[in-house]
Amino acid sequence: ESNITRYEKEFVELKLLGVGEFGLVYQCLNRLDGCIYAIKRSIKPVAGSSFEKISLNEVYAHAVLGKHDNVVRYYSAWAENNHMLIQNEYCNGGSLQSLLQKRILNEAELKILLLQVAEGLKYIHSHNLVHMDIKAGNIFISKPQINLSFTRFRQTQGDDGFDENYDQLDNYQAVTYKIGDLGHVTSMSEPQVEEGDCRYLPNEILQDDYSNLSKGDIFSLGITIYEAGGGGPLPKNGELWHQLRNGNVPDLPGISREFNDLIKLMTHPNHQERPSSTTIFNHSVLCPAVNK
Ligand SMILES: Cn1cc(CCO)c2c3c(c(-c4ccccc4Cl)cc21)C(=O)NC3=O
Repeated sequence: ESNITRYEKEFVELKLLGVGEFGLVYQCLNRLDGCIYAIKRSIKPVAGSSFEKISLNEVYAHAVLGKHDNVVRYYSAWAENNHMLIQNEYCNGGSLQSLLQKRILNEAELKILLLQVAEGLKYIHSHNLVHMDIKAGNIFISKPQINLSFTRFRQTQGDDGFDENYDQLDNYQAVTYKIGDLGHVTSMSEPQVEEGDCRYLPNEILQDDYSNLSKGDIFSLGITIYEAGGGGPLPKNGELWHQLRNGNVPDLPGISREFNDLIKLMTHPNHQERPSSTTIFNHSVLCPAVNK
């Protein structure tokens, strides 16, 4: 029997999406359902290694966190030829990290990003789980596929080549942010912490204080919003790293006083002062109607 793998049998590899420390991610077409998926293919971890724990964590977490619009969807995982594969939803808009290499977000876009990722965190935390590696590189973007009929499209081309139709489309195109990479997900109550990216982690977690891990996700989200609003590049250590963790997060220029205050609240040195993934929506800057 030919030793063709399930990967080769069921998928056509379209392009390499990225290389992580734990494997290669490909954009793949499923021959049967004709849909596009993101598949991470990594060397099968050594039994009992911490890498194995991360790999199993990821699959367990996806299995529990079935379906939420702001969490990357999981389809399948399998092992073959000394490789481990996980088949996830493909997000066609790149990662937030790749977007930030082109431009930063304005206040209106930051609010949408914050609300959507907070919704995803609320879902994860409601299952007594914590993500532990919230960062721009793990937030993926999905844009609706809009296939304009070319004729209509051409008719709207103005004589200066500007196309109000396309531009308008771009402005109103709904963007969905999705939390991905569940490799560091662990239980809130019996945490087995595999530390995430230290640029985004709060001090208490680096000091092995796991008493309030969900507030650790809130801190990482706060740092991610700060970065998306122009606060980057984020330090890995040193003076600025500590400044961001002792309550001295600098104000973002061009961002309102109250939104800057919300970022300071989310990155508060004392985790009890940070809003939870459920109370964050009550903050006046996110529901302006409330304070009218
Ligand atoms: C590097 N990279 C680029 C992308 C596409 C963004 O437009 C991507 C995805 C994923 C992942 C991913 C992350 C962690 C674990 C498994 C996967 Cl498939 C990585 C991705 C994933 O789960 N879904 C993706 O779209």
